[in-house]
Amino acid sequence: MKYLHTMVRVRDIDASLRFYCDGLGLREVRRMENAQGKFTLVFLAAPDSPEAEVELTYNWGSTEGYGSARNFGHLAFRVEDIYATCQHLMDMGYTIHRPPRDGHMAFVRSPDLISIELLQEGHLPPREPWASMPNTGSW
Ligand SMILES: C[C@@H](O)C(=O)SC[C@H](NC(=O)CC[C@H](N)C(=O)O)C(=O)NCC(=O)O
Ligand code: NI
Repeated sequence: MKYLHTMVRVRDIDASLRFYCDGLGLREVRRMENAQGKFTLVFLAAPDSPEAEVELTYNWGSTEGYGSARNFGHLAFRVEDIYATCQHLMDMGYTIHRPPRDGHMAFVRSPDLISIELLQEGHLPPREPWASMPNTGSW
């Protein structure tokens, strides 16, 4: 099995691309328009993880309330310099809801209030040794 993407519904594609691309540094890797379903899908990926995508779903003209499912937490990204990343986002007008006081972790919200966790490179919890073992398919 392979992880492909996480889908989030968005109200405004341009506002979302400004946040995820100009703000966080993700890149658009593909886009699908569906006139029959009246929706657009835009797939984004971070340069260091090109196959782990964020799928933005825009329902044309939708006024549906998407609510706030408490079972969904956040999207997490590793950053090289958490202070520089947060400063860049603040310069763009975004609020850092949890500033990087410890230099390790910060949180910012997308235009659709999706929580984004920023983790400083070098401060991620260590992976279990077996996590890097090839999956022989025998278990
Ligand atoms: C391309 C693949 O990664 C998809 O996720 S398509 C799944 C499909 N999406 C839509 O129909 C988008 C418009 C729809 N109104 C919506 O908001 O989801 C789908 O089955 N979506 C249902 C879902 O719960 O994801
Ligand atoms: Ni999908």
